[in-house]
Amino acid sequence: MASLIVENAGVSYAGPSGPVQALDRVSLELRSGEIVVALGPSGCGKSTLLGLMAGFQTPSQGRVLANGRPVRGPGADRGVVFQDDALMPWLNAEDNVAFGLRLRGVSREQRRSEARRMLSWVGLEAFAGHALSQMSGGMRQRLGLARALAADPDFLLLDEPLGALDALTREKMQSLILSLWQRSGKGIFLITHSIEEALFLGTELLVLTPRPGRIALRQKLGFAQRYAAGESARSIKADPAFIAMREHLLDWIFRAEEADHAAA
Ligand SMILES: Nc1ncnc2c1ncn2[C@@H]1O[C@H](COP(=O)(O)OP(=O)(O)OP(=O)(O)O)[C@@H](O)[C@H]1O
Repeated sequence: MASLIVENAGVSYAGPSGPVQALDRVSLELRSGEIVVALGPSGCGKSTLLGLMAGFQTPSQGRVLANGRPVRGPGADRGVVFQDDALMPWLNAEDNVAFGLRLRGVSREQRRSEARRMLSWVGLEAFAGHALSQMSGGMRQRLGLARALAADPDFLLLDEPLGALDALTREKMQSLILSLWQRSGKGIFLITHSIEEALFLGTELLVLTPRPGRIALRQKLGFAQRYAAGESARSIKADPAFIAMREHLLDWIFRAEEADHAAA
């Protein structure tokens, strides 16, 4: 089973009036088949944490291990998808999905068949030859997911992938992420600002607080598993247990923010 482990990680940046501690003693474990969701207010260090896991940056304290080895940079074992889809506008949908495989020297035929397979996973098989300019924001995010999956990483690291989408598309994309998780068995780390999204998608929830970014709440969840077992998204989100947890979490975050403002 693949593992991505953050051990007591700290990150500080040089700020205009001295160092800014963006993360402080953050630890987490992500394994195949898990979805760890990081929730927290703007500036609490979520993207910094994802950057550590992706290998875009190194911790000032602590360490990050991918399958037991220290992470020293980005790697094919970790696929990243951002809110901004970062696709290549001069390539069509299929070529965007196949791009990483091309860099790795995979044969043309294999690239094509793998890209088609991933396009079908995200429901875009009919759009293989389409230009990106013909695709909506939701379709482009689906392409980003297909591209990340095509490289067959152990982990998907998703930085607010649904943040720029309208509410209805966002709901559909949440279900798609769970379908991809169920199908692929990958370990997924997902950042979101949405409490409802965090509860629905996570098998484990981490709530971060700012200044410095720390994990203030850590909770195992079971709603994604219920979706995987066949229950509908609407029924799960309307379940009194889901609503009670959402309200409890909202209340908890408001209190934490009030305490933070009072201390500032
Ligand atoms: N390159 C940098 N140089 C200096 N400070 C930085 C840098 N990157 C981030 N920071 C600071 O570190 C803190 C954490 O930033 P980060 O982007 O990780 O938070 P976030 O929770 O992802 O925010 P958001 O939800 O707004 O994307 C913030 O106070 C931010 O201003």
